[in-house]
Amino acid sequence: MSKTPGRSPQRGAAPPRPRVTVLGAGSWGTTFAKVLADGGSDVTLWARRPELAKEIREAKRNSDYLPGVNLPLAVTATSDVAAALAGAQMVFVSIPSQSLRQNLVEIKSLIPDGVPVISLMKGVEKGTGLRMSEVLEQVLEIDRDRIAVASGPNLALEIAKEQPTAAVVSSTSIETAEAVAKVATNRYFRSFINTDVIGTEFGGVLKNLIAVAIGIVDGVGYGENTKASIITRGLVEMTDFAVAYGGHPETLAGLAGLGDLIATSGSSLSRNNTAGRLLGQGYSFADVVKSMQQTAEGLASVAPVLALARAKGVDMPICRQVSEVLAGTLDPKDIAPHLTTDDDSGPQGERTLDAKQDNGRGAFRRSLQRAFDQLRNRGRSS
Ligand SMILES: NC(=O)C1=CN([C@@H]2O[C@H](COP(=O)(O)OP(=O)(O)OC[C@H]3O[C@@H](n4cnc5c(N)ncnc54)[C@H](O)[C@@H]3O)[C@@H](O)[C@H]2O)C=CC1
Ligand SMILES: O=C(CO)COP(=O)(O)O
Repeated sequence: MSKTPGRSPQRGAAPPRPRVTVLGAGSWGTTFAKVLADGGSDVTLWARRPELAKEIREAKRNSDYLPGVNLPLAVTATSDVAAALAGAQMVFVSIPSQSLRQNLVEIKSLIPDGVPVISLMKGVEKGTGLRMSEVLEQVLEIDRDRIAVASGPNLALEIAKEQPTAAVVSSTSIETAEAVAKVATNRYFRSFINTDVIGTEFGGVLKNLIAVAIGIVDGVGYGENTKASIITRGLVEMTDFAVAYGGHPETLAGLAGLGDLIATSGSSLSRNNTAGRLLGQGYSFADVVKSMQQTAEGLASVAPVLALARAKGVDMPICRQVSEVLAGTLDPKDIAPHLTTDDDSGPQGERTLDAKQDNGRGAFRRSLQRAFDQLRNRGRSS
């Protein structure tokens, strides 16, 4: 809204606009910058390439990643990371997971003291198996309560076109989650909150692997029954895995789990789904990687996820088959018969939660724990 010259400030004048920074001007970083600007913030995007920063700054466009989308005036961009971070009240990070650590090492000293740092990424680090919030905590050496993650059914191009959707912002500190959700909300994007960082983050990582599996099925030419079976059993794998690492099963039934699984598995906009489809059509992993213009996190996450699963004794037959297709040791058209198990021990019960770990009582106990954590966190701010 423009100010009327000469008038004194009126009572009830709008509060000052938060000044936030987004690191990474790919499809998600740029879209999230728009979400934040449309929610009332002044946003600076950091782009690696000066010519992209110039296009965003001057033409309010990012034609490589978001063709046809006009960015709000409140979004600007620079390729100078120090300038991008100066004065930021919140820092959102949206670069490919495997390059996060290197980037953080370079910018660690530039992040303003005490501000929240939010991961928008959906991958785990190869070699360490760390979630992105863990890499942030480890490299930046900041309090975990300053870190948040945002995840949900969030295909960038749909959101850039202002099609309504929702996400969940998660932090071990409910105050941080609330503060971030407040700026990451506008008329077409609604952020919910929770304190289950593990479940929220793993939901985003694991749905990518299932989306690759669905893409493979699409590429082979199988139909809806196969896809529904993989989505349903895939959600069980995702939940078993996340719970084994301390996540809450309810989170996996929410936006960051089932919600994102549905969006990513069903959309040709998904890069993971696209990569899977090419594999299903018979292209090699190397060819697929060469042809991808954007980041398909699932391809890099599959090995660390399977290593983490082995460490906790979690069986992930669908993810395992994805890795075999990537390695060229499984014919894509053989993915379906192995949906639940690859042994010959006879029919299995259809288990939709990990009975070994849950036994019906675990979920209840965890929701009590969560309510307690939230009360305790609220208590801290009062
Ligand atoms: N695109 C989407 O719909 C969504 C993506 N995400 C997540 O956001 C993260 C970023 O993905 P996108 O923006 O979609 O990827 P993208 O491929 O569209 O863009 C990646 C950006 O990172 C930059 N980049 C590449 N290598 C880099 C490096 N070594 N150092 C610094 N910057 C580098 C690229 O220049 C580009 O600007 C991923 O973890 C993805 O899973 C999450 C939700 C939605
Ligand atoms: O995370 C996403 C949607 O929520 C984007 O999925 P892709 O990375 O597969 O495009």
